[in-house]
Amino acid sequence: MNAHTANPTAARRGSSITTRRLSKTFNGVTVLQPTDLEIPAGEILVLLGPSGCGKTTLLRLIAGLEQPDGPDMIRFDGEDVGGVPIEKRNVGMVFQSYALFPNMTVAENVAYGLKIRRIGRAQREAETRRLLALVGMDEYADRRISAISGGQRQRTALARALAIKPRVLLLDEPLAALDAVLRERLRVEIGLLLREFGITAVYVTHDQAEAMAIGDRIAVMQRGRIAQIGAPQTIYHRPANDFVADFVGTMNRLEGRVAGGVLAIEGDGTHARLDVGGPDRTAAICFRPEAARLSAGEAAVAARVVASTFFGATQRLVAEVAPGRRLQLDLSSSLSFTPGQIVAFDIDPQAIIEFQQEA
Ligand SMILES: Nc1ncnc2c1ncn2[C@@H]1O[C@H](COP(=O)(O)OP(=O)(O)OP(=O)(O)O)[C@@H](O)[C@H]1O
Repeated sequence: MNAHTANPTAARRGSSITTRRLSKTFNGVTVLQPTDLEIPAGEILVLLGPSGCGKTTLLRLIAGLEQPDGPDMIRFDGEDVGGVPIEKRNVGMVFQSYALFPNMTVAENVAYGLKIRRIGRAQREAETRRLLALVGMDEYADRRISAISGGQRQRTALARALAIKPRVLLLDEPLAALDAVLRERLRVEIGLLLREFGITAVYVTHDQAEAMAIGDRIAVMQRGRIAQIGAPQTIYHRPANDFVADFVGTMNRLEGRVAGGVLAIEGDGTHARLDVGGPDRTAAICFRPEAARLSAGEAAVAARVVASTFFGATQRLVAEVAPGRRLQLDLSSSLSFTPGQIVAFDIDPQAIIEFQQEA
């Protein structure tokens, strides 16, 4: 079972979410175009996209913080929740700003929602302890919020949101305020936690690595629309268009004529000869930097090294296949390259993606 497989033994605690032509217009401007979504119970769906594409608006509509343009556009477990106010929708929310009560302890923050729901003390305490253990915060139960770190605050916020046993958990850039190292660690932990909990979650981020680590599926949004929705692997390896390809990583492009099944580009001592098959056409042949494999023999591509950047385990090589036609290649950092040198490589044929060009 990989990290993206929902745990089949986890109790299903969430509701399914369905949207039908869900849209939102502010002052005559439609910022969310009519959107159909099926989010099965227990799925973690990540909304990924650049600033202003409508991620937060979609999340706020699901929460009940915004009114959709029309009736019967949002259902939880088949039930229309359009007219149900936020406090009755039973959604848990976690934001970038933790919105914790600074003068209360960690445990008091988690217990707060249970208290206002008039859950008795014994049950409240037991439930709070269980949740704090789940998020790895049990030893900090009696600390004040002001005396814990940003990552610990975010875990407390998650425990507090889960305490009310929401049907749906909505997270809006929960890790955005944390430093890079902590963000990287927490994105793995949060993904595992949400799966363990078995809750339906919608998670907004503009960070592609976070989206890949957390989502069962990712919806990539562009200007108020879902450009592509699918498993992280599909989004990364089979992007539907240029926008998605570039948003979730670096994509190399070799544009030219395919004749006799071969795309050929010739430079001065450099070349690209890619056997891509199919009819004669103008095409953009694309591949990710890690799809390049150094090759000693009749390599498909011979490119001139421009520069290299050290990334730790790998290095990112910039090389030209012809003047101005640059490629980025990820190779082992144990190799060393000098600018001007010719590097010869093949491309994993499975990793080649083709986008059709206008003829
Ligand atoms: N209350 C509002 N009134 C008018 N326009 C709004 C309102 N809320 C959002 N918008 C507009 O809707 C568009 C989408 O905003 P939204 O916050 O959903 O984007 P986002 O993808 O979450 O962006 P970010 O990552 O920057 O938060 C933006 O152009 C924004 O200016």
